[in-house]
Formats: sequence, C-alpha cells, structure tokens
Amino acid sequence: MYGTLKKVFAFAGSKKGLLKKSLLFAFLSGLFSALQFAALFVVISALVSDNRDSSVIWISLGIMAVSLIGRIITTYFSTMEQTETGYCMVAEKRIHIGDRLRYIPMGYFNKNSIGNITAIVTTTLGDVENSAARVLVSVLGGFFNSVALVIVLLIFDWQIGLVAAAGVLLYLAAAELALRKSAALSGVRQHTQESLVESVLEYIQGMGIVKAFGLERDSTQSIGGAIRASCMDNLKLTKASVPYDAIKQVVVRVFSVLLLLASVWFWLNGSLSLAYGLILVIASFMVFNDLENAGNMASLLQMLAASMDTANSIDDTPIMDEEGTDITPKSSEIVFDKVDFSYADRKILDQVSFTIPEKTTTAIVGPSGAGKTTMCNLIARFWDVNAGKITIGGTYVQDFKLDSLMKNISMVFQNVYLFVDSIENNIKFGCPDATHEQVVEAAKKACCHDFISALPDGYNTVIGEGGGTLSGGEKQRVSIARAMLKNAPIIILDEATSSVDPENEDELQRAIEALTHDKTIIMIAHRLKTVRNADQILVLNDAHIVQCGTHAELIQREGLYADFVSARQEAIGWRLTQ
Ligand SMILES: Nc1ncnc2c1ncn2[C@@H]1O[C@H](COP(=O)(O)OP(=O)(O)OP(=O)(O)O)[C@@H](O)[C@H]1O
Repeated sequence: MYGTLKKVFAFAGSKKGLLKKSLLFAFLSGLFSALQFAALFVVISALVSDNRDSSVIWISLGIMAVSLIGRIITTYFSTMEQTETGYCMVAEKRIHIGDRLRYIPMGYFNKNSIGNITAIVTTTLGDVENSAARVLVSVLGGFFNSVALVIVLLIFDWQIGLVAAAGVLLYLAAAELALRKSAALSGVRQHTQESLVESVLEYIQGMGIVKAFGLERDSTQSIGGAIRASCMDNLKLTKASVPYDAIKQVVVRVFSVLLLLASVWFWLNGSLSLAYGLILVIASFMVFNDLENAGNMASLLQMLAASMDTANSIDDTPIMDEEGTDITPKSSEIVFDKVDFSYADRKILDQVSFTIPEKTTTAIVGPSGAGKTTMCNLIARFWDVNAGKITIGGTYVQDFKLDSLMKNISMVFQNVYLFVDSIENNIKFGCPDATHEQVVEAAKKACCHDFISALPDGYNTVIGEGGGTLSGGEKQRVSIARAMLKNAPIIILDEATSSVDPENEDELQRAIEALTHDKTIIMIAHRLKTVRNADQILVLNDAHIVQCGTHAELIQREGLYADFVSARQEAIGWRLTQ
C-alpha cells in the first residue's frame, strides 16, 4: 500500500505540491466533519441531563453550521486541486512521452506496436488523469480521518479506543491482502486493454484489405475476441476482490457491534456516562465509515498504479541522445567503416565499408529486402550499428545530438507519411519559419503546385491521417517539396519517385536534380535513368557491397549490376526501366 501511494506521488512530478495541498484540504474537511460530534455531544448531554435551555439548540446549530461551511469550502478546494493535479500531471507525462519517443531507437517500435503505445497515451493515461488524484486523496483522507477518530476515542475512553484501533488494524490487514491480489491481476488487465486498442486500430487501418478479400467476418471475430478477453479480465479482477470485500465487511460489522456492546457494558458498570456512551456509539460507526470508503478506493488505486507502471515503462527504455552534442560537421562526406547491423538475429549488413564523397550522388541498388533502406536509416540513426562506425564529416553519428544530426539530413521516404494538418504546414514541417512564398516555390519545384492550387482550400487544405485524402504520387511530391524546403546538405531519396505517374516523372526528376545540386545525395532507385547519372553506384546483396563504381564501369563488369541492366525488367524484385 505504501509503495502504491509513493508511486502516485512520484507520478505527480512537478504537481506534487498541488497534490499535497489537496490532501491538506481533505484532512481539514475531515476535521470539520468531526465537529458534528461536538454538536451531537451538546444535544445528547442536554437530553440526558434534561436541560431544556434553548441555548442548546443555538450552540449545536452554530457548531453544525461551522462544520458544514468548513466542509463545503475545504472540499471545494480539495476537489479543484485534485482535478488540476490529475489533468496537469498527465499532460506533463504525455508531452514527456511524445518527446522521449523521438529519441528511442526504432527497435522499440518493433517490440511495442502502435496500438500498445496509443493505448498508453490515451486509455491508460486517461484513467490516471480522471481518477488517480481523486482516489489517492480519498484513500489517504479516509485513512487519516479514521485514525484521527480513533485518537479521539482513545482520549474519551482508552478501552473503547483500543477496540476501535484493533478493528482499524484488522481492516487494514484485509485491505492489504486484497491489494496484493489485485496487483497481479491489474497488470494482466492492463495488457488486455492494450491488446484491445491494438485490435481496434488494426481493424480500422486494415479495413481496405479486409473488404478487398472479403474477410469481414474473420476480422470481426478477432476484434470480438479482444473485447471478450478485456471483459473477462475485468470480471476476474472484480471477482478476485469479492472475498476480501466480504472479509472487510465482516470486520466492520463485527467491530461496530463490539464497540456498541463495549459502550453499553462500560455504561452498565458505571465507568461511562450515558452521554459519553451514546456519543461513542455514534463515533464508532463513523470510524468505519471513513475507513470503508478508503478501503473501497484502495483497489482502484492499485489498478491506477499498474497504469502508471505501464506509462513509466517508456522511461525505462534507453534513449539514443544521452551522450550527443550540438555539432556542425566539417563536411557532408559519409563513411561506413566495417559496419555490422542485424534486426534481432537477422544480419542485414556484414562488415560494410564505403565512402560517399561530399556533394556527389550515390545510388544504392540491390534486390528487394537486401537492406538498402536500412543502410540509409543507419545514417539518420534510426537504429544504432552493432559494430563498426558511420561518420558524417569525420564525426561519428552517435556523437551528434539527434536534432543536430537531423539538421543535416533531408529524407524522402518510400512510404510517405503526412500529418492531419494543412498542406502548407506539411511542407513546412522541417522548416517551420518558412514563408508562404518559399512553400509555394518548393511546391512548384516538386511539381505539386498545380494540384494543390486546384484543391478547394489550396495550401490550407487539411489532409487526412497519413495523407489519406491524397494519391500516392501526390503524397510523394508533397514530401519532396518538404525536403526541398528543408535544404539540408545531405539528401536521402528512398524510391522517391516510385509512385509518381510518367507525365510528372520527368519534370520531377529535373526538380530533384535541382534540389540535389551541390548536395550529398544518396538515392535508392529502381529506374536506370536515375541510377546511370550517379557518381557512384553501390550494389548491395547478401549483407555485402558486392560492386561499386559508375554505371559505365559496372556495365563493363560481369556481375549483379550488369545482369540487372541487361534484364531491363523486373529481376529479384528490382526493376530497371529506361
Ligand atoms: N524494423 C524491422 N524489423 C525487422 N526486420 C526488418 C525491419 N525493417 C526491415 N526489416 C527486414 O530487413 C530486410 C531489409 O529491409 P530493407 O527495407 O532495408 O530492404 P530494402 O533493400 O530497402 O528492400 P526494398 O527494395 O524492398 O524496399 C528485409 O528483409 C526486411 O524484412
């Protein structure tokens, strides 16, 4: 229990102060609530001593009014601060996670699906946001109030106080047992929740394929399975707590009766006045009231702690930027020196060495799946090499701060992703300070100005998730405009024109040539006309650079490149068209 409370406090981060204030107000609210005793005591004392003075009514009413107003004010502040703590601490965490994800190696995303991360940032943190602070204050507030009442009982009558203390201790022991049981199940429930979000995302993202293959029923079954599993785990969690809830109920009822009997017993043997006896009976019920509320909330707190563990797990993943510094490289020459790289056990690069001189164009060619994209991703440090070194201008890519490394690189990916935002902002993504005129100029060069101008809102048209409302070719041209505007010294083009239609391709090719003027270019290309003008062609096969040279040199030699060119058609997944 203590560990769980500590966890919630730690999670509050910079909002710990607010949480403490909220607790203080909850405690004050408990004290104002306890004032009701004084009012009751005045009334009961008057009743048992047959005091008919009207001042009794006014005094007790006055005390009740102070109690009520005090409670309203303190509860108001406590609730406001709980709410602010909940929203602010989770907002901080979400921003922190978003920031951290940028610096986490891409391998993390292999092990943790998008569904998993989405579940953490939305539902998991949503639960924490709505309930954690409130539940913590209810648990601690309820516990403090019941302890305070036990102390009052001990002061009134130590024997009655001892009975109440024993009841509180037994109740806490049963609550602790219940918490331990739910701790194990909370983790499982958390995992099922993530699987559910993952299934829903996959169901929606894969809807086109599902329809095309008529697999609606299969995929409905799979999402149905995830929903049922989530339902079962929630039920399991609730059922596991039922026996402990019963034990807690028994403790509360038995000790309430014991306190009642003890009060009557002490009154009968003359050690307790009737007024004291009656007030103690009422107080004993109130002790367990607060405790019961706190106990019921404790298992919810346990579930929230499991959610916090999941959100914190992102922090346990080592990030790539811890050692990096802001560096402007001396040149944009890229060197691979005996680089090894594997995805898990699968070796993609084996002792690969080559140099890409500054301001030259290098084409990487090779069969599908040879590792061309991977090689480019290693330059941008999406992954770290297993052995060997990659340098830019003589500096190891690991020594750069990630941001300063990326300032030097513009990438046009094979699979273009555009954000749900205006086309203008998508083009400005790598260069937020660019003017509208600069955006238009880049769009014109990337052959996308005409289709953007024809859209109802022109450059302000908001595109769908991932660029969903644009065609493949249009998305690719927008991403080329984005790279043009960024104007970095190194440009990586991963099959940058693969989705562009033939009418636009020549024009775009010329634009790319303009973009790449005076830059260091690495291109993965399948069209001969793109490749043949490169200053250097690297042929990648079976984890090695098997050939290196210009088109004129390689075409003369026997080997994979000459085979590909002579085939002039699809060969091992690599197309060359003239
Ligand atoms: N994130 C990843 N995790 C595990 N394996 C991966 C990952 N990305 C790629 N691979 C595998 O590594 C191999 C090389 O992939 P890569 O995309 O670099 O090849 P490529 O030469 O660019 O292929 P293509 O020409 O078809 O785009 C492939 O077999 C691919 O399945």
